[in-house]
Amino acid sequence: MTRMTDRFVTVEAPAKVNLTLLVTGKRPDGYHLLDSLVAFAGIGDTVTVQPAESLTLVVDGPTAASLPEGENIVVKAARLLAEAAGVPLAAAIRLTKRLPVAAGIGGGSADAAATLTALSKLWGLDLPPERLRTLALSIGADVPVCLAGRPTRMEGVGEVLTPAPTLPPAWLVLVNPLVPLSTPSVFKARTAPFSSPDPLTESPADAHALAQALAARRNDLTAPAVALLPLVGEMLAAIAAQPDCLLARMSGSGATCFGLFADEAAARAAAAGLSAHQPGWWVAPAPLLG
Ligand SMILES: C[C@@](CO)(OP(=O)(O)O)[C@H](O)COP(=O)(O)OP(=O)(O)OC[C@H]1O[C@@H](n2ccc(N)nc2=O)[C@H](O)[C@@H]1O
Ligand SMILES: Nc1ncnc2c1ncn2[C@@H]1O[C@H](COP(=O)(O)OP(=O)(O)O)[C@@H](O)[C@H]1O
Repeated sequence: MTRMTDRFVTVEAPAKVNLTLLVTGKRPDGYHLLDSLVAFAGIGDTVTVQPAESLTLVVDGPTAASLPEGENIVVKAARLLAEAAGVPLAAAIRLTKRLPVAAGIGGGSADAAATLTALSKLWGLDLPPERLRTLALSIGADVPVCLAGRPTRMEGVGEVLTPAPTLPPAWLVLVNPLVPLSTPSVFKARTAPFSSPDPLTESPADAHALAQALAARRNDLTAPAVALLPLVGEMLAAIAAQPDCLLARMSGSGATCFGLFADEAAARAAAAGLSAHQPGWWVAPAPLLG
């Protein structure tokens, strides 16, 4: 969602959720080929930009303190966009972080995509969509799908995007143990044979049908993630044990896992149950964005 006033452009950066993630091969450079159904949840970070003489970034929000030192991906996105468009690198950016960092829900990628959208508006740019997608890919593999911002089949390492069938109304509960899990280590730890591509081809009629369709596919990174961080297995069991949970699964390379629920009441009850069980976990109920 984008809002614009005279001086501000605000763009939401929703959490990316890999509803399925099949590892289908490996490129000569070591990157793995994926076939993933990517959707978005109604919770995320927020990027606001306004005119300024130079580039500044202020970061606030509940998870801001867990960002590491070094260049924020939002600044990288701004710099690359200004270079590509041949405009001065000038804007005041505010990033409000709510998503855990390095958590498999693409917080950084969503922030980068939201920055590209917000600054394109602020600077009055009209880059062709293909140019913007290429720029997004040069920032990170998940940035193009976050730029798309709707349910998408993602192949290659993130560069091949096809709109996914419409998803039915459903709710997610995202759960993160607030322990980071390194993406390269998870890919390195996988030992299973490659999977065959297996996209979702039809729109599931309701949340139950969606759960069934997802259950027939997997997240191939779950086993290596559990081997590296057994807590992921405990989270999946705790989520699956919640009343009315239709499916429990890990997103991306973890450690965030999600439960799928038919409606808001079931999701909120499960979130309350999980928070009571483990007060130290980050637990967020949110609608699945169709
Ligand atoms: C696994 C996914 C699925 O959406 O999401 P996250 O768990 O990061 O959210 C992405 O493919 C994450 O892609 P990307 O954002 O590029 O991951 P990075 O952290 O930059 O990748 C770090 C390292 O992981 C390995 N890697 C990453 C992606 C990929 N398709 N194959 C790989 O082998 C490579 O060793 C790479 O150098
Ligand atoms: N704005 C940002 N939000 C999150 N991470 C960022 C940001 N800027 C830079 N990073 C770096 O990007 C890495 C990946 O973060 P993130 O996108 O949250 O994880 P994931 O790719 O597992 O979903 C982090 O470890 C952090 O070092």
